[in-house]
Amino acid sequence: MSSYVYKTTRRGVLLAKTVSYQVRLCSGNFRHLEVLKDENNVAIVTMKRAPVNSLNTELLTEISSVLTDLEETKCSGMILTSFSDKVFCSGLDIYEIFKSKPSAIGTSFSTLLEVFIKLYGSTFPTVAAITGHAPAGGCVLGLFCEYRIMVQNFKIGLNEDQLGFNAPSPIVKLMINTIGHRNAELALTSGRLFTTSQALQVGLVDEIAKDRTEAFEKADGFLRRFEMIPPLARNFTKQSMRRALLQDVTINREKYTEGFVSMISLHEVQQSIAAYLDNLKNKKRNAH
Ligand SMILES: CCCCC/C=C\CCC/C=C/CC(=O)SCCNC(=O)CCNC(=O)[C@H](O)C(C)(C)COP(=O)(O)OP(=O)(O)OC[C@H]1O[C@@H](n2cnc3c(N)ncnc32)[C@H](O)[C@@H]1OP(=O)(O)O
Repeated sequence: MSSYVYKTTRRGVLLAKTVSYQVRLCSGNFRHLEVLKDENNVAIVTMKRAPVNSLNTELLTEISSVLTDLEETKCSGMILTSFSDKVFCSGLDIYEIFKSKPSAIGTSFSTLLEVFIKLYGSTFPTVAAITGHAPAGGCVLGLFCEYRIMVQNFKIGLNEDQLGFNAPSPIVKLMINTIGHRNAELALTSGRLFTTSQALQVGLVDEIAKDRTEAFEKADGFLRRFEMIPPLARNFTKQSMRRALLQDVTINREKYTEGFVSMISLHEVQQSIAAYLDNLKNKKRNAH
């Protein structure tokens, strides 16, 4: 099968149609991820759960497991991206939270929190190359990284309120930390999805790219900023900036999970999700 893969070199990232050069991570056999490492120990983690990379427990578990690998193998940086040129990640798998058992909803959310703890708290620098839309949990995944580069003409944001439920408080804090209180309040209360350029304006993303190749070049450029910075110092600073939120989620993981499950299980919320899904299907029908 011929698929695009990414070659990273000391001087930059090249898009290539070859697999001969990469070193695959051998510690995991992943169904929904491709993990490649270059000679500088930079990992490119590509989500490939077609069609839209919705985050089910299996994909989240794989991401969590890769993050453990990357820590253990002292990876020097990570680029998180998508196989798709249209969707980075469509958020939590709606079918895992719609009409599902509380235990399944809880497992999915708790695994998302595990990914948060490992990705937000990673010792290595992280960058999201957002090659398409990133609503809800997709935006959340980008926010867990240190830097976001987004391809133009897509949408990103926390649209949970449109689905009938609110974003849990740690994610509200993360959004405030990223775009400020005023912008976060306005965005969250209306479930706003920003275009790529609007997202740049408020600081939700850090750079715009015209296409995937440029997104990778810029991601590589971000990682190279740290070549001359002692990793230990960099990591101490990162951890000190992130400690409060990390501790909160680590200590209260169960409480947040229970809160999310109770909220999602409410009859009104399930009705809103059903209406949202109908709307999604109608949009698709009308587009054809
Ligand atoms: C600080 C610590 C924080 C810790 C974390 C705390 C809190 C985090 C809270 C996070 C909560 C998140 C909730 C969610 O993420 S719910 C999901 C919300 N997602 C969305 O609203 C996106 C919905 N999808 C879309 O808008 C579009 O599909 C699209 C992504 C823009 C792509 O559009 P398009 O390319 O046109 O594709 P289709 O619309 O035709 O979709 C194809 C196919 O995929 C199905 N699908 C789409 N999204 C999802 C999804 N999220 N889950 C499951 N399935 C999805 C869609 O139904 C189509 O299926 P069919 O082909 O069978 O019709």
